[in-house]
Amino acid sequence: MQVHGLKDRTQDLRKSLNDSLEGDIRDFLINEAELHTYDDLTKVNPVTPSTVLKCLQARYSAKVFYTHAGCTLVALNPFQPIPHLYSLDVMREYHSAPQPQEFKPHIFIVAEEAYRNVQGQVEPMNQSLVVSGESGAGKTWTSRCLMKYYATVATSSQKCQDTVEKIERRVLDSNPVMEAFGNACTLRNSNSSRFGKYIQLQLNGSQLLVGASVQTYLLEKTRVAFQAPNERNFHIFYQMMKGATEKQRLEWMLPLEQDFAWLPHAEKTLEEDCLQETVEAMINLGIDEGKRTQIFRILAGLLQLGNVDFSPASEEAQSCDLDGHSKGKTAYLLQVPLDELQSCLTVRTLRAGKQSVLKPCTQSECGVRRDCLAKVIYAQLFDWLVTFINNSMCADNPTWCNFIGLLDVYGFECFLLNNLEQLCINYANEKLQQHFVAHYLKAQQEEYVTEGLQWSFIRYQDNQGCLDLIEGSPSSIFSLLNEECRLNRASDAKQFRVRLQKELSDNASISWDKLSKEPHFTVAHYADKVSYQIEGMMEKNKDPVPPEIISLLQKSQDSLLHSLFADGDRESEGSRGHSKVVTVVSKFKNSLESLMKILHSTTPHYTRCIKPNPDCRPLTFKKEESCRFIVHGLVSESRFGLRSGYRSFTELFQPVYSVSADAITSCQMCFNLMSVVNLSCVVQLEMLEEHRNRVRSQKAFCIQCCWRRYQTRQRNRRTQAWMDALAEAELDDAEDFMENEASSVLPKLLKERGSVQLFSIQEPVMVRSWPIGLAMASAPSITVSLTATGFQRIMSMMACLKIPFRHGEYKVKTNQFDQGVASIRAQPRGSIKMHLQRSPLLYADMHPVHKTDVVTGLNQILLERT
Ligand SMILES: Nc1ncnc2c1ncn2[C@@H]1O[C@H](COP(=O)(O)OP(=O)(O)OP(=O)(O)O)[C@@H](O)[C@H]1O
Repeated sequence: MQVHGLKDRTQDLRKSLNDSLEGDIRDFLINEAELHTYDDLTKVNPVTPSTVLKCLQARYSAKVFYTHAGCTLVALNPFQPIPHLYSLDVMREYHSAPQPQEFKPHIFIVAEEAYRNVQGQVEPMNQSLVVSGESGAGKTWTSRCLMKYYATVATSSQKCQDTVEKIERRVLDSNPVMEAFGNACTLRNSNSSRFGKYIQLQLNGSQLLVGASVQTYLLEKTRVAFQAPNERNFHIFYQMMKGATEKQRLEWMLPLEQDFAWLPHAEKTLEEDCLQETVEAMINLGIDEGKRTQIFRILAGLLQLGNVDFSPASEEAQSCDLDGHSKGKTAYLLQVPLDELQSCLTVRTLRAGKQSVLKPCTQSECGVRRDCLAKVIYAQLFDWLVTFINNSMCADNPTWCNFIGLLDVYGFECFLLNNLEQLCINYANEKLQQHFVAHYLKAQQEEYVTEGLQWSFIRYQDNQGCLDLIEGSPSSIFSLLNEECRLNRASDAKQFRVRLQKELSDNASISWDKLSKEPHFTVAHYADKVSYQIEGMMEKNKDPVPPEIISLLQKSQDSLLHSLFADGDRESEGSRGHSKVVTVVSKFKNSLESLMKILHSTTPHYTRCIKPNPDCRPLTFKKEESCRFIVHGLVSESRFGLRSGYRSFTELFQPVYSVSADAITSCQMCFNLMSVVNLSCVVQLEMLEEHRNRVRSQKAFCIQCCWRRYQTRQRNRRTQAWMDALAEAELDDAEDFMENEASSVLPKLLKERGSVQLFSIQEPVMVRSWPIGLAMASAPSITVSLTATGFQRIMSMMACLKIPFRHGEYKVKTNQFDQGVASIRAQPRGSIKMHLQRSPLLYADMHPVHKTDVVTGLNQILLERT
């Protein structure tokens, strides 16, 4: 019992010591209880992915959704409306504050800062607010908030109220219309924007909102004809199905009971399925009833087109038949001749010089042509709407002089299967990343110049290699894709992979998984590696439109549909000369280059939206899954944003560099610190931190050694005291025994401290210079049973021998017949298992302890009775 008690106490003590040590260290590094109070991630010490995540999580739990990360604002999506967070009062508060940046982090700080920059007329006066993040992170929500902010604060309270309000209304009304036509329910977000957009809010000389324009990028038009499992088509189709009046249903030929192949999950009701809101916004934007009727009729025509199926012809030379009633309804709604619709979908015209030959398409080719017809109509209609909205919102050129641009682009994407769409999206993100890095380095260097600091150019992680790989010349992924397109031959994924390998393997950003059977290539993006499948990529890049489709649409009696294709600016397959091929990647690259030009000419402000859980659950933060890409980005962005005054700089670094603080200014101390690290005035934070980490690590190791030495000493002392007590008790017991009962019957024990005479009736034994415990332990069992037995006997003996007891270090053999101790041997210590435990100190590794008081001999014999 005594032994167990001691063991328990020792364990408890060790546990509580470890706990408090870990706690102290954690508190020393970052005070977790205080984490949610850090409103800037640059204040978290150290700035690592894990501390950044912890801080964001702590803030999220405290329902604080915005945090600065140096020059970037981080917005965590609450996935539920937060009362009063975006109210008019809050907007006014931020707008009228002398120093809004001293308020709690909020998207309105970013908005106000950009607005004041325009007011301050500091070059560059035009501003860009870049909102990024993965799907469902809250980019569109954030953009809407920003638009509402400007529509509220950038208004005149006096004259011209009518016109100004009209513009603001239109700017805000552009959202529901664009979202109805460009957003859809996906697995990741029930209101996912399937296009990128840059909105310019135009301000006049008095910084009043007088107009706006919007530029869109890469609409996912394939969604019209193909919806991935559990995803839906664009919202507008469901709005029509659910919100049409009886009259409209007749007009659009949409009976309630009809099912549509391109309208999956129509039973699902979303708040976005509101036709009334879209129609009202269209009215406000000036889309009159006639145009609206045309638009909805065309969309209804597309739904009917989705129900058109093909049955193979009985003879090979014949074209496929179009099944069912839908073909007639499609032709009626699109106002095109039925026979021409039929032949355009089923027969291909092959041209050879001036000759042309008609060739029936296979059943699957017919399906591809049908889908192509739908995609080209929808994409053109979307572009028409964007142009209409622009015309409706635009200010007269002379009245606006500055703009604030809002960029809402798709975030970095990495799925199980990635193709051309992901390549373009990730390419756009690379471009933005490059812009971000270049902008902040430039800003920093300008600051050094103004401060009169000497500096040399800093090496930084640059993604130029990756951009060269994607868009560079003469050889890049884009150039090879385009070349494949120009060759106008059937594309083979395996051949293309070989070609990529031959041309681009010098670039370190591309690699190939040798085990993968599918032709693919892997690009090391700044955020992560992404593997792209090649199959289908070339075809997507060509995005061919059969000329028969264009000529069919040019014959439409619907004036809107006709106008969409009348001027022939949509190039069809046949009209393309071999030298003039406008591929998807070329178009995307050009539009992105124009965007980058605009961004470069403005002052950018970055907002990173974070999706805290993949299931869009309210107020749920899943550290492991959320923000995989973004957190790494944030860490570097936070580092870019680190600005430190002399005082805080010295506070941060002086303790670890042991620079004397005696009677010198903070500024002087900064220079001293620099000289310790042997760095010039302009240093990379990383180098300083690296050095600081090294010093900290050494110091942490030192503390650890001292602590462990102290712990060992304490433990030894306690064990020693316990052993002494045991030995003492043993001697006292023996003394009592001698004095009272045992003298007549049992062996006699004559004892003086330090030497013992042990007698038994049969066989007197004298053991000189042995402590009594040892004598007792090694005596025949009958004697020993009076004082101690078994394990306790061994313990007593060890205590008397003054051998420190440690479990497993000694092997004790007892004599088989008389139960006395036969030998004590130190266990062989030839092979030592070292348990390396991760230190709670971030900077130290646990080293095996150097024990000075342990038995070191190999199989050392401490006692042997023969
Ligand atoms: N600040 C916020 N407060 C409350 N809810 C929000 C907020 N931000 C986003 N949400 C919710 O999250 C949903 C997804 O946001 P949003 O559509 O803006 O994401 P996104 O980043 O634009 O996604 P995608 O790239 O797919 O378009 C919104 O529909 C809204 O319900």
